[in-house]
Amino acid sequence: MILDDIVSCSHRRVSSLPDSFPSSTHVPISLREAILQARNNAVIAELKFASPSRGIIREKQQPADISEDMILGGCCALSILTEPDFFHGCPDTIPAIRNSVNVPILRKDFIVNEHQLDETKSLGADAVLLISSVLGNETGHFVKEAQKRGLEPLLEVHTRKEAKQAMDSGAEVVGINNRDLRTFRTDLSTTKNIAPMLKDAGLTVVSASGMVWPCDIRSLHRYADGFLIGSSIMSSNNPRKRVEGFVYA
Ligand SMILES: O=C(O)c1ccccc1NCC(=O)[C@H](O)[C@H](O)COP(=O)(O)O
Repeated sequence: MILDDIVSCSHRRVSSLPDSFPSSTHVPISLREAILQARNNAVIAELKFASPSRGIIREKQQPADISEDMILGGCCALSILTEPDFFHGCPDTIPAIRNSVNVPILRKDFIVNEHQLDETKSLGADAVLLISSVLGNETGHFVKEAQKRGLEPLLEVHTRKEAKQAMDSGAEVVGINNRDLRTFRTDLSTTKNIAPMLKDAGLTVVSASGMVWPCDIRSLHRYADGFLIGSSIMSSNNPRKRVEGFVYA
């Protein structure tokens, strides 16, 4: 099972992290506010060079170039996949672009240990992904630990059961992953099925994964406040135009 391999690698990497991290001087920018204040569709554009489901998506290039394109296209936030072994990401990408962008940065990785939260804060991220199916019963604890460090958690769920737990976790932004992380199958109706209960609870909802064309966003307008999109943007010859297409869908 690839997800188990990814999680095992994450546990191994934790053991090679330094004992402490330099503190960041970055003043946090709220992901939730950026989503809710977006004038058009709130698109979170993801830097994602490879994935288990697609292999190589785009040859590696300077992250500053592609993130600038994404911002010119109108995204309200950036998601940076930092996992190296399966997604060809790198934590250093965050400090490399931090000072040249004025939108919130979400660190996307497989967080399994609180020490990774210290690392995330030190890198200059504003928000951090926490995955309900990875953290299980510890999800609420990790939400609080992220908040203690001044990191906004984006809590990812895929089932109604996980969504129920998310409602009690203290997280304000919940991502519904349309991709089943075990089978890689994507289905946009996952958002349609789960979003209403989260919205009724007053949470900010982000639909994530599997959106390929602007019509996909249009079909989810009434369900989600924000849309997290990686592969479609990263595989495009013109990422700026592709982001624009989603923002104005
Ligand atoms: O993308 C994968 O293949 C994947 C496999 C196993 C665990 C996580 C995976 N993706 C992480 C994500 O959440 C997506 O990168 C993100 O939602 C964007 O999805 P997409 O727009 O479909 O690239």
